[in-house]
Amino acid sequence: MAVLARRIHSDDWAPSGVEALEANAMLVAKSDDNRSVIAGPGAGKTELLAQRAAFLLQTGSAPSPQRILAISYKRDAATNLAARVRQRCHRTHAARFDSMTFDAFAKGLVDRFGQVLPERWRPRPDYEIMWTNYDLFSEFLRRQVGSPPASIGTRAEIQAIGVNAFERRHLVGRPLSVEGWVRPTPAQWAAGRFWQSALHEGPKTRLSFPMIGRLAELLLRLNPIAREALRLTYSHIFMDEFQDTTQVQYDLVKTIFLGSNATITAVGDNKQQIMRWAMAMDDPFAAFDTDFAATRTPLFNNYRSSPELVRIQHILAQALDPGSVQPVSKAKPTIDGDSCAIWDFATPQIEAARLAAFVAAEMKARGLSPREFVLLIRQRADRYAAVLEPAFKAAGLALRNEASMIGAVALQDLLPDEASRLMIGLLRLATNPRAGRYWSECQEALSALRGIGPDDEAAQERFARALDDFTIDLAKRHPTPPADRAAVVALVREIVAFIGPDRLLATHPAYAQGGWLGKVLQAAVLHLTTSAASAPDWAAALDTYEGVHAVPLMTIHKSKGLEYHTVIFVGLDDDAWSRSFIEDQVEATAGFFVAFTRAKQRVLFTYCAQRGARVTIDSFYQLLLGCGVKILTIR
Ligand SMILES: Nc1ncnc2c1ncn2[C@@H]1O[C@H](COP(=O)(O)OP(=O)(O)OP(=O)(O)O)[C@@H](O)[C@H]1O
Repeated sequence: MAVLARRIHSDDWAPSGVEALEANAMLVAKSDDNRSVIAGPGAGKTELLAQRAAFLLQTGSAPSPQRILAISYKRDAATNLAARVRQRCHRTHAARFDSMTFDAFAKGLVDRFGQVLPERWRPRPDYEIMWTNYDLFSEFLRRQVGSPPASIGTRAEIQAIGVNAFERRHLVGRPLSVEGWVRPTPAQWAAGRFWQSALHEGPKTRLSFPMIGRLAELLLRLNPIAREALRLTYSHIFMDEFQDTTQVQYDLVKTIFLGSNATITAVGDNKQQIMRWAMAMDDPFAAFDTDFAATRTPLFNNYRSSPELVRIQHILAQALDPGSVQPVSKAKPTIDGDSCAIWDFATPQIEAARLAAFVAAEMKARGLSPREFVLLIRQRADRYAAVLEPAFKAAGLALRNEASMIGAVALQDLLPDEASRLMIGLLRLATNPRAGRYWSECQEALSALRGIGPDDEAAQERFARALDDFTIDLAKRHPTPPADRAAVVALVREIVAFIGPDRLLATHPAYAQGGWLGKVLQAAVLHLTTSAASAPDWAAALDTYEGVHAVPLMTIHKSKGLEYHTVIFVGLDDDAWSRSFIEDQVEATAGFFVAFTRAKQRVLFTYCAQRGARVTIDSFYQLLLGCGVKILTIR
């Protein structure tokens, strides 16, 4: 795809990489007002943001030196969007597109400006990230916090605070007040004690990301110069997966950009709201439309799924939102037979063997790669992988549990990690004679890390020579994959020295916290050691590292935003679902909907009575049966 650096007139602008945008998507891409786009799965919401970035940058509607800020909920969504913009725009344009997670955005603000917070709220500079959970808050409320002063309340009142509500409602429920809580209720007193102990007691300050979000909001509220700097930097703001926005995140955006000249585009799908447990707001779109006078613009197409799957999706969607409109499928059906079925098995072993045989046969018949299939599970991936992996191996296929831990890092987090990707990119470039794609990726990413501007042609050329020298030398000295862990450690050290650990730390602040870079590199060493162990050559070792030839097994949460030819949902039963179903039926149904809508052509559900009944989640079965989906007994 040829991408141009010269400016295009807005009347002449056309989307690139896709044939066309539907009329409303085109309106939003070119709009100059705040917009909220609520559209179903596969409607091209992320694609729309990438196209809008291209429009704004290519036509000069986001004038240099101003930038576009895209904030996503998850790291892989942020990486995915940045990659789409790089594909569609010239690098001088893409360099003005900042894509990051909310957490990274808020943390960057606290790292830069946190020391000017009033003393009560000021973290110590080398603060650590605190990972909170039910047990931590329960221990705090039930044991550590003790009794409040008599003027505030009693110990019994503290003991009566619900653990689940403590964080959401009291600790980070509202914007912080400079003086703290003046006449606190017992719950506010406990929240105040939690804050003060996290900030000022113990060897280091320890903050959770929601707490960091609240501090970021406070410091921008108190510091008009910092707020103005952000307003001048960013002319346009994008928010993807907006349905998952928390009150903390929303308040931060509001404090910075409400009343500014920045134009905000928020896209998402209420029916895919699966982060309510992580404090997502009830209806962030309604708040956004009101506060920012945003124009709501729906989309009507589905570019991902076949017409038959879209028909079923629509019935599921109505269970979540009776007013939802049936989208128009723009994807061609490519399979014969049922697009969706429920397969009943007598035992998990028979299930594993039949699924492996099915995937092997489908790959052969349709020329599909293993990564066009996914096995989704609700939770406890290890338990399923223990039975499924050997069966897939027996069928000549690799199945990989991408939720498994490699040292301190989950495999599904290691693979998209910047340091790991750069390392694999450099190895591919050094060891593959046809590595054109890796050359441009490495050149682009590494020169950006070195602060070489895309327009500085002389410096770009000098760096290109350094990159060639390094990779030619690397290939000479390592013609075959390393034989043992010591050799991998030496190799990774060499590559990281070329990338520059200080540059990584300076560009990605999250690496500095809690020794994250060290953990990622240790995981990369472990994973490369096992990937290289039985590989005949470099290509095979790197393919194994990236899982190119393996069918992925992952949780529904991890599958969000992704798409596959065939989705196999293993274990549609009470054992996997009843807890989440009883806790929050809407969120459980949204999770079910997310899993279903990842498929382009086919969805299979499996059931095995040995694992659990299907009584609590009967409504899922009734929904599917109501769509005409059949239950088949497979022997
Ligand atoms: N205008 C378009 N023309 C053709 N294909 C498109 C178009 N827009 C998006 N697509 C393709 O459709 C698929 C879904 O797009 P995208 O991921 O942007 O959807 P989404 O609305 O963000 O989906 P979800 O909410 O389900 O994650 C992708 O494969 C994308 O490349």
